[in-house]
Amino acid sequence: MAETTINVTVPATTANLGAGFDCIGAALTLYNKFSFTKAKELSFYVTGAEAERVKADESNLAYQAFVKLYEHIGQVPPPVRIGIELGVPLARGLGSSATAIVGGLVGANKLAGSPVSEADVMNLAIAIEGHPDNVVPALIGGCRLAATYEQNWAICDIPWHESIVPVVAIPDFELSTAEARRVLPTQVSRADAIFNAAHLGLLIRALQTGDGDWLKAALQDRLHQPYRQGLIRGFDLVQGAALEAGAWGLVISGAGPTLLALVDKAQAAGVEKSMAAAWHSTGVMADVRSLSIDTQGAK
Ligand SMILES: Nc1ncnc2c1ncn2[C@@H]1O[C@H](COP(=O)(O)OP(=O)(O)OP(=O)(O)O)[C@@H](O)[C@H]1O
Ligand SMILES: N[C@@H](CCO)C(=O)O
Repeated sequence: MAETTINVTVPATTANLGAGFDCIGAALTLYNKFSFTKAKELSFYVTGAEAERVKADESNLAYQAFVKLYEHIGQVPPPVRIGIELGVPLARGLGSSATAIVGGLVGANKLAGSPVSEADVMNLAIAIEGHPDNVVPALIGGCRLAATYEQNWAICDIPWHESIVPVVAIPDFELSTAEARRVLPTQVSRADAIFNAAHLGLLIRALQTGDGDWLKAALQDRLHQPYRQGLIRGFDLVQGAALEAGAWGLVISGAGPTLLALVDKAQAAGVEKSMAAAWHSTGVMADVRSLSIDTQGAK
């Protein structure tokens, strides 16, 4: 009998975009690929940079998500051979864990004959990750805002103006999301809450219109970045370099340490160069790239 292999490609994501802590994220044109083939026993074949760091046993996050989908439909998960081709660097704030969760859920659903709706796959993904801002755009693409509504999620798309280029600077050191969440306060002042509400509203309009003055003001945050900057060696220098080279603003991508500059197309090449040079001057090698917004999500 012919082997059936399910292939799932999942985009990287950049969460928060400054003021949208834990609620907004955008899919980027950088991908992890997962394959699932029924087999006699569980096995893994992982390729790409840092492949040896991905767990190749039952604790693998893509496999755990795969199992969760089968538990959800009340079936025993079949043994599978899981192939993982890494294009998204691990623990850098580009949603690598979200790709694994979405890849495992979508792969399992397809292998089981698609019994679970996309909305329920999304709910499972959010429950596993704990917040929606990476898994939602990883699953359906685009820039997305997620808000709870009673027991459900209201998900809306945020139009992204074509003139805005996301430039990511990915350093050669890691920062786990768990560590970057540990430094956050559990309570914030009313002034900071108002600041972020206003800036998130402005950010959404600025992304939609491409208004540079609004973007400059909008890319500020008081809920997470002030506490996390100290965990990212060279933050001030790279931010200064990006702004000087003409970026509208710079934020921490997800939980970091990748830094994301939003830039007009005409300035992108110069901003890339300046960010790489600034990090290099502190002894950090950074992979700096201009990307685009992925509009398809997992496929
Ligand atoms: N392709 C993969 N397959 C299996 N597990 C993965 C894969 N990619 C990431 N992981 C798991 O996710 C962990 C990284 O998750 P973490 O939330 O710390 O970072 P991130 O998702 O890259 O960043 P952020 O959530 O800030 O965007 C890895 O250490 C690994 O356990
Ligand atoms: N919103 C999350 C994204 C990382 O998973 C955070 O900043 O901690």
